[in-house]
Amino acid sequence: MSALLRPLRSLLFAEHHSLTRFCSSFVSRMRYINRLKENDAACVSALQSGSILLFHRLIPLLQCSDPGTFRPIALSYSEVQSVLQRAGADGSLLKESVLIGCSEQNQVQFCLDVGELDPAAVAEECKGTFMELRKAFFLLAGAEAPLVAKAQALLRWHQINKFCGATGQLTQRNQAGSHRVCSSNSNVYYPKMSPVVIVLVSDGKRCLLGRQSSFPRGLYSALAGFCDMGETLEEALRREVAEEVGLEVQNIIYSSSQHWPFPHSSFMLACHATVSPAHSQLDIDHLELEDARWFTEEEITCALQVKAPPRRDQAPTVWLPPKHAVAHRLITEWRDQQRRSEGSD
Ligand SMILES: NC(=O)C1=CN([C@@H]2O[C@H](COP(=O)(O)OP(=O)(O)OC[C@H]3O[C@@H](n4cnc5c(N)ncnc54)[C@H](OP(=O)(O)O)[C@@H]3O)[C@@H](O)[C@H]2O)C=CC1
Ligand SMILES: [Mg+2]
Repeated sequence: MSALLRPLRSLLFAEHHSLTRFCSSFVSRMRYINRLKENDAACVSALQSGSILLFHRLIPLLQCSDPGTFRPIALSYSEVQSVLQRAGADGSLLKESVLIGCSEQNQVQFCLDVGELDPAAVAEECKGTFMELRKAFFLLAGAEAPLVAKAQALLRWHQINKFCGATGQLTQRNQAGSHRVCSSNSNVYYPKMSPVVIVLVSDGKRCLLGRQSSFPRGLYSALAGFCDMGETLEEALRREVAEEVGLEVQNIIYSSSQHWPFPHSSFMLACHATVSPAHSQLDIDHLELEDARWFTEEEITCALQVKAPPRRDQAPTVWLPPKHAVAHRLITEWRDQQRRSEGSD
């Protein structure tokens, strides 16, 4: 190894080791990931000891873990190298890996799209299956659904941001894949999510759910809508409820947020809000919603027990978004609050 390289390599090792040594707490993990975004050499080194999730044209490679449950296959750098070699590709594709994050077990996670390879050969080699995210998302175990969704969103972002919107010139990514820079005017592009407000409106005794004609039969969900440029969360929420059902909400209370990959990366900002019972008459915009209804706590409890969508030959029983969707969380938070307040009456 040339005399020049030795100091650099030992410096990188020391930095990687010191960061790894401290990568035991949440703060250290966050700082370590941030450093990998800033330091290409450290990111290359982390890739060689990290785990890599494979995708084929944005479709994740999964394997069955328990009946009806799937998990992503996490491959090592050398395992991906041998998959690429057996599939007739050279290992240089590995440098296209994108940094996802660092697990609580301090495993740095990457994703790689092998879209130019034969998916059947890769799936067989890895003893897995490529499964569309729309289907896989609800079959993935808890924490792995957001991980796979984030990985797909990052890979998609790179695929549709190869050119600068201002100059038309190629953009170049950093090693981590956390940004792209225009090769001519140095404009920097970062992966984006579209903010969406989602709200469960209550009149004290009932909650309001709606459905679009594009929803599966019988599915009702909380009202949602994309934030317009310059809007606050509250302004977007008030506007969307007024537009969709003609109500003016009060008492907006933030609940939680969620990255939602369908159809593309929405950043769901979930809230509860109220209307007075005296002003709960719905005026539905049927260009936006096929239907919207007030549901009692009993009706919600029944609907939460419906585990499978009604078949075509069955009546369109009301069913609700599954646990992976933040709408489900809003609905169960409201139901639990109703029970507490009934219990205290
Ligand atoms: N995770 C969850 O629990 C739930 C998630 N959702 C998600 O929330 C999102 C929004 O819900 P939806 O009711 O459809 O939204 P809206 O009520 O805003 O209606 C959709 C309309 O918003 C416009 N639009 C589409 N994309 C964007 C964008 N990126 N920025 C600004 N406006 C946009 C389009 O209008 P135009 O055609 O006029 O441009 C589109 O027709 C959807 O992606 C849906 O999947 C919804 C319910 C539950
Ligand atoms: Mg909407």
